[in-house]
Amino acid sequence: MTDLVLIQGLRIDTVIGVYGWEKEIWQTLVLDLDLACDIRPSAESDDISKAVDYAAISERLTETIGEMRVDLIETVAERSAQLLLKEFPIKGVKLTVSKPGAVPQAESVGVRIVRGEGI
Ligand SMILES: Nc1nc2c(c(=O)[nH]1)N=C([C@H](O)[C@@H](O)CO)CN2
Repeated sequence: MTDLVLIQGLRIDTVIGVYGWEKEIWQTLVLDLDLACDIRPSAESDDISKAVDYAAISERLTETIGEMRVDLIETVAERSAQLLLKEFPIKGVKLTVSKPGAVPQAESVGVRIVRGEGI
């Protein structure tokens, strides 16, 4: 059995992009996460210390990605997934990183990766 903790539409401002002009501006990335875990310990105890804390994860990602200076959203996705697997009690993660407005003809563009187990 696999449970999921969800974070949807997490907006993070950062400096990112392939082109020189992108390194001079802030742009918004939008993250969607499925975090595979067992929610029974937190549900049975009603104890946040036994939960996959979506607020703590959102704060950690906002701080880390906000300070990242990379070209590709692939790099953001891979580094974020590895950080989450290392620092939080999750078995796996499905992570979508979207960059709305990057392609004028598209509502949004992005990448989606799955790392670890249980997704
Ligand atoms: N697969 C990717 N393609 C592109 C990326 C990216 O991060 N991954 N980035 C760019 C530019 O930075 C673009 O967002 C500027 O409009 C182009 N292609």
